[in-house]
Amino acid sequence: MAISPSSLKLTTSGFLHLQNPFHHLPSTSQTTLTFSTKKILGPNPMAALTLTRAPTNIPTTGISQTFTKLKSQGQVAFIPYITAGDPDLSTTAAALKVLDSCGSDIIELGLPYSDPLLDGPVIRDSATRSLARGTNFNKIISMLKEVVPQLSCPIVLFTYCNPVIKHGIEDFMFTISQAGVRGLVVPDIPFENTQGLRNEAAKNNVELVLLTTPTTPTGRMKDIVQASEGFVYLVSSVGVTGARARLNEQVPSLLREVKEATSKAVAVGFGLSKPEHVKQVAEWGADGVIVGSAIVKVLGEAKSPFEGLRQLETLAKSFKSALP
Ligand SMILES: O=P(O)(O)OC[C@@H](O)[C@@H](O)c1c[nH]c2ccccc12
Repeated sequence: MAISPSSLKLTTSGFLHLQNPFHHLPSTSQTTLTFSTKKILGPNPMAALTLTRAPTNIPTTGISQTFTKLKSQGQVAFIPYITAGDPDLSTTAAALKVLDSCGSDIIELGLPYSDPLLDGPVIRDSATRSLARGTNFNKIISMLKEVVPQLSCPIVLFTYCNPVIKHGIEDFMFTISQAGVRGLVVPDIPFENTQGLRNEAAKNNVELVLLTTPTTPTGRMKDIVQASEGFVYLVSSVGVTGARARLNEQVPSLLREVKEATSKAVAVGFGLSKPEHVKQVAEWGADGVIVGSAIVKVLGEAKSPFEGLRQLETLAKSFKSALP
């Protein structure tokens, strides 16, 4: 996300602290899984889940490879976002398998963060629940090492920049790569500060996805799409993440402008919350659609993890079936 360096100031802890780059913008709130519903055995309802998709144990393809394959088939990528550890990490592991079995083409997995400036209330609350359960980077990495070999779609990890700085860019990038992560999104790092990340990402076969927004100046947008790996993340609307009732009417022209600047895949996110939204954005020419808050809500706010997974399956299928 193109954020001016002036909005950055070093905190006493020496980490980058970012004033909300959107403060000047109107904030807007904003597989085939067979559940054996007959009987849920024991304390872990996940044990009752039977996935009809056999573990693939094949290395997932990369992010840009995934788009190349989809493009050759005339398909648009369905990219759900979920927060790791919400409502808990074993449910996240099951959710990744559900999303994969429902035909997700790429999954964005968010690292919960205490100060998610760019997120609306749904993802903000999701991160709070996850952190309250004791979710941390090492537990997420252990979960991914178990689950990724069972998935056929690649994982893009999503984090704010402080956790990357805290771990050290080299260590962070090596660790996520070893866990099978194929892409990374760090939305609050200014484009000027991405070179170090991009170098380490390239060394570790991770594709660093950069974001452009409706307010990014054309020249800067061109630099961003030039440098972005995997795909270009076109943020569809101003403000923070969160389901919108209506799509931003600027999206068709924003898409045209970005696609004139690059032949790379362009995926659109922010506010997409209904199947008709993703259908419309695909018809406007997006190569991928990203849905976060609407999915995070059903998974994290359900009355039980089992119920959350059931609703997740239904919702994911409705988005996937709306796409070509
Ligand atoms: O939640 P939404 O409105 O569907 O938007 C996708 C978004 O969740 C995901 O890509 C994301 C989560 N947190 C972010 C912060 C900045 C940019 C993007 C994101």
